[in-house]
Order: sequence, then structure tokens, then C-alpha cells
Amino acid sequence: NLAIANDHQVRVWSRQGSQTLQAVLKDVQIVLSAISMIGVRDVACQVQSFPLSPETIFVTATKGLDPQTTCTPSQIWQTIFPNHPVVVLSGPNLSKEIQMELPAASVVASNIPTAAEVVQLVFSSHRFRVYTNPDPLGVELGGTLKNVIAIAAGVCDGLQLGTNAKAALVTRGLTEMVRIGNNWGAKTETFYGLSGLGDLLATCNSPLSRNYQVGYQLAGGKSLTETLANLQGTAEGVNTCRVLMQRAKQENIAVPITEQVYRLLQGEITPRQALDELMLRDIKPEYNY
Ligand SMILES: NC(=O)C1=CN([C@@H]2O[C@H](COP(=O)(O)OP(=O)(O)OC[C@H]3O[C@@H](n4cnc5c(N)ncnc54)[C@H](OP(=O)(O)O)[C@@H]3O)[C@@H](O)[C@H]2O)C=CC1
Ligand SMILES: O=C(CO)COP(=O)(O)O
Repeated sequence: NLAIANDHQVRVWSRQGSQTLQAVLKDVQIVLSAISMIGVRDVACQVQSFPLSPETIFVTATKGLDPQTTCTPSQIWQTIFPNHPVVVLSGPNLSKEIQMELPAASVVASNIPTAAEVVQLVFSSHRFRVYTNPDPLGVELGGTLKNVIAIAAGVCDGLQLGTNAKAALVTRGLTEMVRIGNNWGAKTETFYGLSGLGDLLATCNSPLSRNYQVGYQLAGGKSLTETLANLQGTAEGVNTCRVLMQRAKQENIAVPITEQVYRLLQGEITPRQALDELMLRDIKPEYNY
């Protein structure tokens, strides 16, 4: 809708639709992928078999991690299309609010600045403010890692732990995101921007977030299977949490909140036990000084 409002011609493909992927991709300048993580590699491989102009820009809005490789979606697109510009689109962008034309801001990030600027122009409007950023990995990881913290925030609200607890959780969650992101090679300052802190605040404070809803339902005593069966849409944080635990172990990164969310999702502990585990960790300085 944002691109159409800026006089661009838009074609939409879905595996449920009647148009073929090849027909939809004919002569396109920009391909925007917003499919859930589970489908990214498969669809990217399908796209590879169709002719595209070498100038075609790929934009990815998926917030997840590949379970096989721990790669981000943009890394998958870039590996399959090494000679094309790839742009990450991410920010505090609950889609229902954007659909209602409420004001929002977002970030487009790429190693190729001109590609990010093209995408910025396509989507910018008086209702949608788009910033460019030169750290695609940081922007993408911000949107992805916050989903795990949003599950924890849903638990926190579901258990009615109060505003102090929520502020502590979200702030320490951001510290955890920065630690993981730095290990991955992303810039610290990106996590303090719209795609990091911004998306963390939006997702941890809105019942529109599916990840928040997962945590909230678990706190209410529902099982994960029951919760996911009743959820409208994808909660990427469930898969992201598993991939993240795998990577954190390999790289020896401390991820206390992610670890408790993981154990809760696995059914190993109750929400109250997860809370106790976090509160009773060794006392320590807030940061290394
Ligand atoms: N909703 C939001 O507010 C935001 C979502 N995102 C991110 O965008 C991504 C999608 O989210 P959202 O649209 O809400 O999720 P939904 O679950 O509503 O939609 C996922 C879409 O992906 C498609 N899909 C899944 N697997 C495949 C596959 N193998 N081949 C083709 N298509 C596939 C689904 O198709 P089908 O219907 O046929 O199953 C569906 O159209 C997620 O990574 C999410 O984190 C980012 C910002 C905001
Ligand atoms: O990423 C989002 C908003 O920026 C959407 O969050 P959920 O995937 O938790 O619904």
C-alpha cells in the first residue's frame, strides 16, 4: 500500500494465489520478501530459476534465523544472489497499525547505500518515515532478537509482575541483544536505534505482537502447542530462541533471558521458575568498567 501510494506498480505473490512466481517477477526492479523464516530458502531458490535484471534489488522484511545454518534472511538472499543489492527493512512496524495508516518509522539497511536510498524513496510518506542505515546485519538482528525478549515480556505481563520488572527485563534484554549482535559482527549503536530498541519497545508492549502473545498465554498456563494452534500468524521468536541457544553455546555468549525462554518453551520449567532463575543469578556489575 505504501509503494502504491507513491505511484509504484506492485504485484503480490503468495503460494495460495493464482499468479505464478515467474509471471509476478517479470521485469521487476525490486523484490520484497516478507515470508516467514521457514519458507525463505525455498522461495529464494525458486526465484533463482527465473530471469531477472542484474539491477534488481532484493528487500527482506523477515525477522528470523535459519535453523540449519543460523544465517539471517538477508544472508540467505545474498548467498543465492551474490551480484544483486540486498536491503534489510526492519523497525517498530506492527503491520496492523501501518495498515490503519497510523504514523510509523522504519529502517532500510544495505552494504550498498544507493540501494537503501532507492528503497527509502519507494516507501517514505507523511505517515511512514524511513531512515537509511549502513549496518544491515545489526538492523536484521535487532528485529530478530527482540522477538525472544518479547516472549519474556509477555510472560512478565501475564504473571502481572509490574512495571519495574518489565523495565528491568526489557533493559537487560537489550544488553543481551547487543552482546549477541557484537559477537556476530553488528554495530552496538544500531541496537539503540529504531530497529533495535525501537522494535523491542513496540513488540514488548503490544498485544498485537504474536511473540508477546505467546509469552502471555504461557504465563496463563497454556501449553506451547495450544498457544501456537490458536495464534494468528507466525511467532518467529520460538524458532529464533532455539537457534540462538545453539549459537550462544557454540560461541560461549551469556544469554540468561534467552536461556530461560528456551527452557520455558521446551516445557522444562514453569514461568515462575524462569523468573526465580533470573532473579537469583549471581550479583554482578551492570557492565564491565
Ligand atoms: N506482522 C508484523 O507486524 C510483522 C512481521 N514481520 C516479519 O515478517 C515475516 C512474516 O510475518 P507475517 O506476515 O506477520 O506472518 P504470517 O504468518 O501472517 O504470514 C507468513 C507468510 O509467509 C508465507 N510462507 C510461509 N512459508 C512459506 C513457503 N514455504 N513458501 C511460500 N510462502 C510461505 C505464508 O504463506 P501461506 O499463507 O501460504 O502459509 C504467509 O503468506 C515474519 O518473519 C515476521 O517476523 C516483520 C515486521 C512486522
Ligand atoms: O516485528 C514486529 C513488529 O515490528 C511484529 O512482531 P510479532 O512478530 O511479534 O507480531
